[in-house]
Amino acid sequence: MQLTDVRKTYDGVPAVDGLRLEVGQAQVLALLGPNGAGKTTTVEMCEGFVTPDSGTVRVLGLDPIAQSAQLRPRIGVMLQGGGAYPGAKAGEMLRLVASYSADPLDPDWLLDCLGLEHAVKTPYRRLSGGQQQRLALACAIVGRPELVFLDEPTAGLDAQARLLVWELIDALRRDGVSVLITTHLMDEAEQLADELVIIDHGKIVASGTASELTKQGAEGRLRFSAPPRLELSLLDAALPAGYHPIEETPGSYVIEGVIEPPILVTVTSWCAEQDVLATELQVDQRRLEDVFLELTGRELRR
Ligand SMILES: Nc1ncnc2c1ncn2[C@@H]1O[C@H](COP(=O)(O)OP(=O)(O)OP(=O)(O)O)[C@@H](O)[C@H]1O
Repeated sequence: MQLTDVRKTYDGVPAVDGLRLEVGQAQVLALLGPNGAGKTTTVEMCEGFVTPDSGTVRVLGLDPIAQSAQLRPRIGVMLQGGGAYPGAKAGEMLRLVASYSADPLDPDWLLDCLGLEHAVKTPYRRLSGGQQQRLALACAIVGRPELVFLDEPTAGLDAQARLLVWELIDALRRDGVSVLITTHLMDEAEQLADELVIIDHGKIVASGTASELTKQGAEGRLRFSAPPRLELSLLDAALPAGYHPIEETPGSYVIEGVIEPPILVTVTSWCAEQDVLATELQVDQRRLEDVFLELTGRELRR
């Protein structure tokens, strides 16, 4: 799936502003951004529900609007609100959606997988919010899509249901399915996604794996405790340029910079050479949430 220089403006205000995005096969890409950043508009253009003002969108090589009839059976879309049948029972709804597909997954198996086996005969409008959410996910994947769009798939789910959904998304990837998810949950993005894209005001502000993002411009820190007043010049010389150990308080040592595995090896080898036992060795890394807030600001979006 590929978006090239895609723009969409509502009432003169850009919702999506020159976005370039690519999701490879069996890849999970998470789109993150504050409220109003343009995530849903992006997903809706990929699904063929919204026409871009300019740029190109290709999903499985097809134009989602001009070639929607060919594309629809090959993609999965998680719709919120249950569609047009609020009185239909959960099992009936899923079987109906499955009947549109040439080679669907077994609906009963899928209901079991998503913990909905006791809700098979419950009318849609009587399902809890979390059950409706899981049924929407089941409807999105029952037709064995090659690519699935999940807009906040775990919003409002309890911890158990969230884990179930995460496991299912992981299983989809293992089966070669590509997944584009939007989420507000940093741990969800970190846990699931091969690539994270943070957007704000319709533009990409950062992208990469979770560990690449947390390293960007990071002021990481390595701390360890050891006997006070150690001679640090040999350690300083052994570390790469830009890393300087200091004794912050007696017996408490700190090295600032991006802390990667070779830095740890250098420190522990030096300790061994000095016959010093470092205790309380700790690496402080920025969390994804810190990176997100740094890039998109802390003020509330309205
Ligand atoms: N149909 C529409 N008509 C007018 N403005 C719209 C429409 N859809 C979206 N917008 C505007 O476009 C911008 C991007 O909205 P979008 O829903 O894509 O953001 P989002 O990142 O999904 O936000 P959220 O996290 O709140 O779901 C917002 O300013 C929104 O008000």
